Amino acid sequence: MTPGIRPLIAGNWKMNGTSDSLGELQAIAAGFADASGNEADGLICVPATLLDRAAKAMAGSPVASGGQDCHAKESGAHTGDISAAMLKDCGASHVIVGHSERRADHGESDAVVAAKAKAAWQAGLVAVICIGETREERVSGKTLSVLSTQIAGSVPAEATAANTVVAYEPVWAIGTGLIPTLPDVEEAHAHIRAELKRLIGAEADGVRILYGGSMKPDNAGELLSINNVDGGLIGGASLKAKDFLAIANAVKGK
Ligand SMILES: O=C[C@H](O)COP(=O)(O)O
Repeated sequence: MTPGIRPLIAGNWKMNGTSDSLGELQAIAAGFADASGNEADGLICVPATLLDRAAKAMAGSPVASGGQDCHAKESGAHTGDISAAMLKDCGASHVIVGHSERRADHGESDAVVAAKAKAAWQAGLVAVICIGETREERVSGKTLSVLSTQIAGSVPAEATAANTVVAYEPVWAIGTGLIPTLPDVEEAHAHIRAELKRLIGAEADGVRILYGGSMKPDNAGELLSINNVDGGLIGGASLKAKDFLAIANAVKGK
């Protein structure tokens, strides 16, 4: 973690969850303050179909609701897409942009991700901008240069600590049970902080940099102990309140 930065424990439900899942959200909302010892903020990014009900289910708790993507435009002829203002209207405070699954499945470039981040800000949302290397890039020693390129292209220069969260998610660690070595996580997060400083100056000192990729209750403690790891973006282990709260518990005393 980074001294002076309040951690964010964020869940990404991806394409999971129906009305049957609202009980898990209520349990997360009810248990988060105790689990985290009031030492962290919480966020669950649900499918758009659940957002309105999620926001209501977690209202008044330390756990905010977010979307998983938004269109770069405010409105118009974009069948099936959802604008940042629509997410805001349903109770979102955050939106993930540039998740590797969006980059891979929908061909989203860094420029598209940057445009989506700006659209999020325009609507009054915090943009959670995702970056991370593939396995091939890791193996060939390109991780840091890939991160530099993604930051330069995906993080607009108007980013602030208040309007932006950066999530480092090695693509090869997502949903695989694999994580980088702890020194590799530390190196990546320090590099991201340095690149953000080059881009936005001292403002970068307050930006939350999350780690994502197979974060679980049994590895959250060691990951969250690393300098510049200011929380997590958790996929599979955010679907059950028990697991998500166990991860939130790992921030205590860090
Ligand atoms: O957005 C979340 C990440 O893709 C991590 O997913 P995971 O925790 O299931 O590996």
